Amino acid sequence: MDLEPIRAKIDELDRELVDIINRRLALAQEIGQIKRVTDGEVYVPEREDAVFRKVFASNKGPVNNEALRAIYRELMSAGIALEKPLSIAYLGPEASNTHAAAMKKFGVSLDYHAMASVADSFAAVEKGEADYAVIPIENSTEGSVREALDCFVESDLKVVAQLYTEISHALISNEPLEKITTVYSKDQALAQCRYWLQRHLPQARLVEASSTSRAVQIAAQESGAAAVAGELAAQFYGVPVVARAIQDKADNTTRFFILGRKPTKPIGGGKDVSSFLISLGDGASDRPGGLLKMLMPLAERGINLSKIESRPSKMRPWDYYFFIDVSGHHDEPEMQAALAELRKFCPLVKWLGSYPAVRRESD
Ligand SMILES: O=C(O)C(=O)C[C@]1(C(=O)O)C=C[C@@H](O)C=C1
Repeated sequence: MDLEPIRAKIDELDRELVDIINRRLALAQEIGQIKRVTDGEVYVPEREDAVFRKVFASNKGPVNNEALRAIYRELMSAGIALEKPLSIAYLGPEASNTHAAAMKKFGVSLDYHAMASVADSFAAVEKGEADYAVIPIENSTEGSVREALDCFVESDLKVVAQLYTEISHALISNEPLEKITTVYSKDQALAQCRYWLQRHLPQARLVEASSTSRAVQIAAQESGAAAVAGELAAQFYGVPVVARAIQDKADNTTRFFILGRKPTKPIGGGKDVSSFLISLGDGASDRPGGLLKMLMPLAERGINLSKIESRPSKMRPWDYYFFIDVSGHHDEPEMQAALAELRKFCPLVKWLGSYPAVRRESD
């Protein structure tokens, strides 16, 4: 049983692979030069979606699509960096769940900038200090990130892509479980571990922090303190993991939005999803049939509603903004017709973005 001849074949393939990778990157560089002249966007989510689909369709195994996606993510990340070193803002500090999500979306070759809040992440892109921002938007256990929804009211940024990723939380502390008196984390993360914390730390004080990684920084300094955060943050800040996978739902998943300044072009064939912010105006959300009237122009055209969320408008008590996700792209004729009808009676119909509908890493 000699491994060497097989390893020699692997060495030979690696030489070919490096050559192919460099040929691919040289083409990305060529595209970059054209984009510089034409002022084209460097990150093109709809093209990346098409690349992933073609790659998966040609895959005969044994590699699975999730692994292929990770490999291609890094190939495209290296390509983007050669075109233009993009800067990505995320809810920090380093090693937060949003940081991990941003790296999963954009790979290791780009520049990442930690922001103190979701609102600061919006502002960084609005002011041109960052090219894109990655923000958490909703969680499968805890629902919408309200702070993120509220930022869309004032902002003209567009949602250009999305990412769904499973989130596993750990209890992180320098203390053993029986000495923990305070647990810090982002409100959403504490809520995702509510029953575990009640069962194992019924006496502990739960205190909100601006992010999971910020909670680890605090827990590292304070006696009797712990944080709920990802294991990445424990490693990054050198604080021990006391208990792993403490989220109440094993398949706890968070959806992240990628925000940019220019909209994503359509893919077509039902592979796009669009987000809108709608106001019925003048207290109409409080009147019978108001919501039904808002949904009819979409339903009549077979435009599928996958999410609806209301938030207080903060203009008047009991007046709401509705955040909706629907199938299809903003520029499609059916969508345009539905929007024209909605605008007849809704004072605010704001397009937040259209982007690839992909939900799972293996899709
Ligand atoms: O096709 C492009 O526009 C490219 O820049 C190339 C490429 C790729 O590596 O395939 C890289 C980045 C874009 O986000 C999409 C695709």
